[in-house]
Amino acid sequence: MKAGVVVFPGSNCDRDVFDVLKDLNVDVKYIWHDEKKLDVDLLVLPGGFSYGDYLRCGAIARFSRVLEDIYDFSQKDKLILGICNGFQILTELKLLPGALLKNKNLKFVCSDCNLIVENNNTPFTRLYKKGEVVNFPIAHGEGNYFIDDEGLKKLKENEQIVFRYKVNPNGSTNDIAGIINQKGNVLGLMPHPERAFYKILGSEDGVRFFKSIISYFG
Ligand SMILES: NC(=O)CC[C@H](N)C(=O)O
Repeated sequence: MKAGVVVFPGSNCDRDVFDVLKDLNVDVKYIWHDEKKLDVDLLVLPGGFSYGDYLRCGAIARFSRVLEDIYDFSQKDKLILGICNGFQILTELKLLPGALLKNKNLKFVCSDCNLIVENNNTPFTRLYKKGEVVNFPIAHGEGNYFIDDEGLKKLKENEQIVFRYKVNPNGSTNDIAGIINQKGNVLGLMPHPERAFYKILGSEDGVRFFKSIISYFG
């Protein structure tokens, strides 16, 4: 399995996720936002403040050169993972439904966070138990996931809700913290599994997230 971590101007979790994949012996490289070659199996859109969060988080990154062929890529047997700012970019691209609004309290929230694994039947969560509570940190200003009633119905019917907050930190509809597309290969989540990887960080619950992906590719 080959992985690529996209680096946008303003990404700040690119190294964290790169290191985690490297530590798991994954063949991983950085992909600069201006490159176009997506010759990887797993494409990671990392957290951060791409293009300074101008306009809306992810609204400018969505037009970057590296993402020009992203729709074709998403149709293949490949995985796309958007963490935090990456999730925002995936909704801007409409690869995932809904939108990320400003947090309900209009403040940047930065804390530990308990999440419920709602769906373990995905390439990203297959090593968790359904209903298990895991701890990943959150750090965002625009993590308030919004989707209309019809969209929410579809998410539920298709089992696209992958993570829910135990205690809602930002006003997200239905406590949603992470969703997957209908095809089951594009996942976006606001919490950071890559920051729950080493004991010294206070949680190692993110290890199985990345090991799930590796095991998916066999
Ligand atoms: N950690 C992140 O990726 C933050 C995302 C975005 N800049 C926000 O504040 O919502």
